Amino acid sequence: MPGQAVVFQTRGLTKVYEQGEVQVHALRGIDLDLYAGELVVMLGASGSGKSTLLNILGGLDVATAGKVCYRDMELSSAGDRELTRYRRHHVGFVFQFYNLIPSLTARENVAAVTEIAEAPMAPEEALDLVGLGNRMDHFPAQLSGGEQQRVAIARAIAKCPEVLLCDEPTGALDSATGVLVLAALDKANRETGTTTVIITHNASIAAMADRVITLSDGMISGERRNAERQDPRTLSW
Ligand SMILES: Nc1ncnc2c1ncn2[C@@H]1O[C@H](COP(=O)(O)OP(=O)(O)OP(=O)(O)O)[C@@H](O)[C@H]1O
Repeated sequence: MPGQAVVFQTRGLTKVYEQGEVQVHALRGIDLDLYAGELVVMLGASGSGKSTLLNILGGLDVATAGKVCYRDMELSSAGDRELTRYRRHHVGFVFQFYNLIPSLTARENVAAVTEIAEAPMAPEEALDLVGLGNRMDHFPAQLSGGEQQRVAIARAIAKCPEVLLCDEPTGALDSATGVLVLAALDKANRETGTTTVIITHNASIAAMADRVITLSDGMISGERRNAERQDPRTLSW
């Protein structure tokens, strides 16, 4: 959003995976600015480079060339220890598969993260925010896929990260369940102001975003701003 602080800036971001003799050009020069508090949906076909870009923004992977900054920290020249600190204190991740610990309740799964965070919200508050106030003492096996994903969202937002990076958060869910997960992300973004990126190949999700960025073959092929954000509960696919 013009006028808002730039949270991420990439310039000429390039990623080449070497597989023996074969080179895979996953990102081919990405120039991107992401602004504080916005909700961005990143669209693209399978293999277009979405996960690679998200992983570099989140400090899980490093670029081959080009520059990526998180505020005034240059991630592209940071060492492993700095990247670990960055991930721990500034980034929440949500993946397609929920990665909950089966032997811990919803509350305990969230608490496992808040116990090592600097200024977390209470696990109960995070679970309330995603609509699971009445499921806190359930184990993952006692929750539906959509509910488990909402626990994963609560776990990611409970440490009050400045950015929330979501890789196909509804990829394993049907449409009716998926929209509840998207509604939880929408609410978390509005209420905590966390800059949120959702990557998906599902174009129906784009309507809930402030801004939609399309990747094709490792490049940005489109960018648009929605006049208004559509309530995710009205979406279907
Ligand atoms: N670790 C890796 N080693 C080699 N090639 C990789 C690796 N990770 C990704 N790639 C390749 O890089 C390209 C981009 O992959 P990426 O996972 O970023 O795409 P994507 O848009 O997220 O796809 P999907 O929607 O299928 O997850 C693909 O050609 C992929 O095969």
